[in-house]
Amino acid sequence: MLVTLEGLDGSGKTTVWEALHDVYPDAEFTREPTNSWYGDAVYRSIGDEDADPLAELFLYTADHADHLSRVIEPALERGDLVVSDRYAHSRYAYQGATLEGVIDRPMEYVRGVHQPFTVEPDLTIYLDLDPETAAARAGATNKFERAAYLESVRSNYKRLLRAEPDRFVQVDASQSPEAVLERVETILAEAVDDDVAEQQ
Ligand SMILES: Nc1ncnc2c1ncn2[C@@H]1O[C@H](COP(=O)(O)OP(=O)(O)O)[C@@H](O)[C@H]1O
Ligand SMILES: Cc1cn([C@H]2C[C@H](O)[C@@H](COP(=O)(O)OP(=O)(O)O)O2)c(=O)[nH]c1=O
Repeated sequence: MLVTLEGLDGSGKTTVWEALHDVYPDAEFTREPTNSWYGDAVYRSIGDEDADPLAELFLYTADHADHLSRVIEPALERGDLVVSDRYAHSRYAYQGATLEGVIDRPMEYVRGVHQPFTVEPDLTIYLDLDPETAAARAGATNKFERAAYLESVRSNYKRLLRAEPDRFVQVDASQSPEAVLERVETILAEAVDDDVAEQQ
């Protein structure tokens, strides 16, 4: 079963992801950008103020393709629970925003690029937070962490949420870390139970 955590920079994804290691010690915990050389290339691009947004989309997407074949698909074939800190929806929301004005209907375009090869998550937990708080928590260290930009990324996430209400679940990330984790644990436990029931 594939579960992904999504949200703005600073929304608390990594905090939740780390806490879940103790709850699901046998799960495969992974993330995008990955720690492969494709991921290194992505981080190099993030640090480049002048990076071309379309070139950047394809760097992220190359990292995703490698992530799928090297980590995600083998783990799913073993029957593992996979928890990924960011996944394809980050591309739909973020590159959907960076490509605004560069190509028509950017979010649909980015989804279309992924559609033939990606593995859809069974559950996506979206940590919703206002951009000002998110940018303040994140420390605004890279070009994607500016509040105005994050506003359009957030509205893209909300569009995705409306389009996939069954598997895209929103959590209020302005709550305390303990309350956020409790909510995520409840949602995840229900999904895992449903998945086990479906297998039987
Ligand atoms: N619910 C929360 N309330 C307040 N601060 C939080 C909360 N969750 C995480 N933080 C803090 O905010 C910062 C960003 O959290 P992090 O988990 O790294 O976010 P992300 O992975 O989404 O960028 C960290 O300093 C973290 O300790
Ligand atoms: C995976 C992914 C990340 N990003 C951006 C979000 C972040 O600003 C940056 C690095 O991601 P990440 O290291 O997950 O940042 P954070 O922990 O602060 O959320 O890359 C995209 O724009 N598209 C993507 O597909």
